[in-house]
Amino acid sequence: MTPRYGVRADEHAGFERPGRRSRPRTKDRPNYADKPIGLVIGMDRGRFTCLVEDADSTAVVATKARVLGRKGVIIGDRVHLDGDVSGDEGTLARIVDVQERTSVLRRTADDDDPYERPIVANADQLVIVTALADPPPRPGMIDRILVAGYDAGLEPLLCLTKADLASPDELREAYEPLGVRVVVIDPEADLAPIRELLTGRMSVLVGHSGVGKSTLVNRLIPEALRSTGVVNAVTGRGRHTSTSAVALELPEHAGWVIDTPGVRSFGLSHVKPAEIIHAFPDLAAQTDSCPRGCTHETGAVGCGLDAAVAAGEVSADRVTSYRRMVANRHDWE
Ligand SMILES: Nc1nc2c(ncn2[C@@H]2O[C@H](COP(=O)(O)OP(=O)(O)OP(=O)(O)O)[C@@H](O)[C@H]2O)c(=O)[nH]1
Ligand SMILES: [Zn+2]
Repeated sequence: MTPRYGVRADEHAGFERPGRRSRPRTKDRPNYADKPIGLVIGMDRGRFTCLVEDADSTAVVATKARVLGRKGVIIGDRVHLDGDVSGDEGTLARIVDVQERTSVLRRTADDDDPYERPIVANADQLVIVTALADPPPRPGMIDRILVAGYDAGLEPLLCLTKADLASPDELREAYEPLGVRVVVIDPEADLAPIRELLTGRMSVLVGHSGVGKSTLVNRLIPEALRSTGVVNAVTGRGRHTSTSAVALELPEHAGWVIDTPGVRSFGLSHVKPAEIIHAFPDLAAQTDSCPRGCTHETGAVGCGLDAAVAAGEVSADRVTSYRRMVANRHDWE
């Protein structure tokens, strides 16, 4: 075939840009299994910082290869890298494939936003950082993040900061019945309990701006340990103005924390109300007798949850908490 624009054809020579006709069929797709794997720990304007899973954990900067098409790459992704993976200054590798994700934390900008925005891949724990004062806690926001976490299959951990300013009791009483683990932090707090809860896990930290998330991350990960090369470049100042998250390794390879920029809203239009019940297995088990299409909300006629409470099968508190979460879904800011 004669290219219509010879110049353009030349321009793309050497690029991985198979034309429509030459695009390999699925079964002929190149196999990237032998390419080095990297963990995506930072991203900035189309450049991804990846830690190669080799003995030195080389930090490599990479771009998305054409073969990826519109496939997105997010923090926490494990990707196959091609090209220059030396990590030497000025070099650029290419991300040629994204491994299947074990989890995806998404949010929508608000509840009317039809676009899901995946923010973090492969995490297994969601740490909701909430100040007990200054700024005051917003249970609606906590509930919202909990739903997003349950939806993504992440285990929630409520981290209450600034305990020197206000008591954690009320929030503890509200969330522990939901099965949410709670950890309390103040400036003098011993961090051993939270370190233990973070060990061996990939934890996403979310919370409103000003709750003390950076303070906590800096205490957990002393400067010396994250002042290396590219990693530092992505964790440096100005991070809060970025829209992207960043993954940081805990000392002694104890696990990863993914710091996300202060979230103002946590839209949940991608979460179907009927699915929220599945985040509460003990309650879901009591809904078999519900009428078809039961919303399980307060006042739902014939709802099995009311029967279960009456029969002492589940605690009224827990049902109330669940219903609050569903009811608030529409007016969470
Ligand atoms: N009293 C008290 N103040 C704290 C505590 N932790 C953090 N702060 C203060 O709260 C303010 C906000 O803390 P940051 O760590 O910057 O909060 P952040 O959540 O990272 O906020 P963004 O960077 O905007 O996302 C700072 O002035 C901290 O010194 C705490 O446990 N107690
Ligand atoms: Zn029901």
